[in-house]
Amino acid sequence: MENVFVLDHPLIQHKLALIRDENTGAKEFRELVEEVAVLMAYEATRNMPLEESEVKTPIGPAKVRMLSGKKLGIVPILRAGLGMVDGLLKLIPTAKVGHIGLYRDPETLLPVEYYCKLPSDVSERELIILDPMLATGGSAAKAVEILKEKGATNIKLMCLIAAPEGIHGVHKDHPDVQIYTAAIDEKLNSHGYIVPGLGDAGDRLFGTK
Ligand SMILES: O=P(O)(O)OC[C@H]1O[C@H](OP(=O)(O)OP(=O)(O)O)[C@H](O)[C@@H]1O
Ligand SMILES: O=c1cc[nH]c(=O)[nH]1
Ligand SMILES: [Mg+2]
Repeated sequence: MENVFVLDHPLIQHKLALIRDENTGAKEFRELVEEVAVLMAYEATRNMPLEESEVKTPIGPAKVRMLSGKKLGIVPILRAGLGMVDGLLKLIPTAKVGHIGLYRDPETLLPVEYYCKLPSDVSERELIILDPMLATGGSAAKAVEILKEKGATNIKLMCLIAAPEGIHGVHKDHPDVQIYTAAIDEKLNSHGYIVPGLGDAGDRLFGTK
């Protein structure tokens, strides 16, 4: 599948298994989601551009390669995307963070926007949208649309679990968006939940069941 990257590193897969387990409580769930986000960020930033530079070690000058100052932005979709933010910031502490508040209407399954605060230079940044669950794809596609309306052109999406419907839902209008996921599950159930998935990510993160 074009522009879809399944991150099958053993540590990611092991932690995802624990995240899925219904016996994993909120504290452990939060810790694991953050840990997986760190590992996924490591993989998803593989192609970041480097430039030649020089530093002085205690012994003498060394030619080194450093990130070429590309500006990054991370954009969690509230609420569940918040669980991945600190993981990304561990690896990319200078990234700016924008927030997009969306909830999915339980009847129509359509996203409803309730908040948006983005860095003022969002159009110049390489952006990574964060949301653990890509179900119908409505929320992610809406977030992409909001960012593109602000002029963003370089957008990635990082999730933990994607349904085939969600990948299609994003790529139908936004084939340029690279999707990084730890798993592609089987399908959606009649309530729009990913099967087997992990349940409701926001509720499991914040204990709001
Ligand atoms: O791909 P979709 O069909 O749009 O579904 C996925 C969305 O649903 C969940 O959010 P939810 O509406 O439960 O809000 P929450 O994060 O506040 O719990 C999830 O975190 C995604 O944002
Ligand atoms: O399976 C799903 C689908 C949407 N949102 C979730 O949190 N889980
Ligand atoms: Mg939820």
